[in-house]
Amino acid sequence: MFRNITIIGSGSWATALVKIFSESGIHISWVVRDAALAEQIQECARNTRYLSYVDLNLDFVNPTVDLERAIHSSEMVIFALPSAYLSQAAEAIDPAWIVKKQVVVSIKGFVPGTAMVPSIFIQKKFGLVKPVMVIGGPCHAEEIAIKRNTYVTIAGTDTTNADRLKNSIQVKYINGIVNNDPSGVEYVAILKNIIGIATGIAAGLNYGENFIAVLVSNAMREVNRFLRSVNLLYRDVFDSAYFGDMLVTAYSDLSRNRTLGKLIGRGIKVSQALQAMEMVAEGYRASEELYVLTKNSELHLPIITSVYRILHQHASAFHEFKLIEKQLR
Ligand SMILES: NC(=O)c1ccc[n+]([C@@H]2O[C@H](COP(=O)([O-])OP(=O)(O)OC[C@H]3O[C@@H](n4cnc5c(N)ncnc54)[C@H](O)[C@@H]3O)[C@@H](O)[C@H]2O)c1
Repeated sequence: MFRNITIIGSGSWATALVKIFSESGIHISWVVRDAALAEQIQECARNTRYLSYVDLNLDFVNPTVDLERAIHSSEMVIFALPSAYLSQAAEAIDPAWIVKKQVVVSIKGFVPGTAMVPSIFIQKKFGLVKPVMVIGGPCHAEEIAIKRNTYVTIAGTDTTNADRLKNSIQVKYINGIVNNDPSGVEYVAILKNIIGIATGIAAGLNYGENFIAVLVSNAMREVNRFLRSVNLLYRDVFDSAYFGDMLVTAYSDLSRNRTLGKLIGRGIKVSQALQAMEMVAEGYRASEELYVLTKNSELHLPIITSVYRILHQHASAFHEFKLIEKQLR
């Protein structure tokens, strides 16, 4: 069992992880964005900005902005902030502080400008001794906040360490599932955000459940094709880490990506829809990065490509979905 963990990030997901691990009796150094937030958390025993209704036990949670001290006092460091801010956060860390620690990432998106998934970026950036692990879905922070039964994926090439992390979670509403494909889990998390935008657009355009079920089945084929192109490791794509993570985003109204898609499907301009979102919908950037990564390949990704054209090339959602319709099977 891990006894001391640093969690970096102060949004909904970091807050949910702080809740899970502190309720498991693990001491958390919680590195938040600014001193004012650290003070507020100390005062209210809540994150006043995200999931503010969740009570935290300050006997186990120490909010701080002191990265060096936090990392020194921990066996494990978890990065849980949007992909857009990962490299900025990593810049503030001296590799010597972290090189021997067990590092975990729980981030759904490419690191901007690198075409790398977070686990590979972090492994390279710090030259870590131990392979990076990944905490994946399917999970919404909002459901963890109210203790709804949840299965999280704990992925690592060293499954003994992944088991150790799984066994460190001692709360009844969380079940860990160990997986040996950390980057595969991350790639699916990126692709499913794009698919979540697609199902949102379909709903916004007034397609019904019958159509969306076919859309999601076909999208899963695209995800599978992409996964096999990056890494031929044997995996069962019906594991909850893959198919489950996709469904939770494709169908849930808690999904920001689906919400973004819905606004666009209803005819709101992409730029305005992005502004209307209070939280980061990572599928927007991911669709562009994935397009750059795959445009010269032979991969057949019609749904993912249409989402890219709608988001980044001003293509009409209505017309793109007419094209998609013709390719579904
Ligand atoms: N929310 C979920 O249910 C969930 C579940 C699993 C994984 N994740 C992943 O966790 C990661 C974090 O997502 P989240 O839901 O906590 O995001 P969020 O939108 O709730 O939080 C945004 C976070 O970004 C920080 N931030 C905003 N601007 C910043 C800046 N300029 N520099 C540094 N930090 C800045 C905010 O302080 C906050 O910590 C994402 O990659 C997400 O995909 C989220």
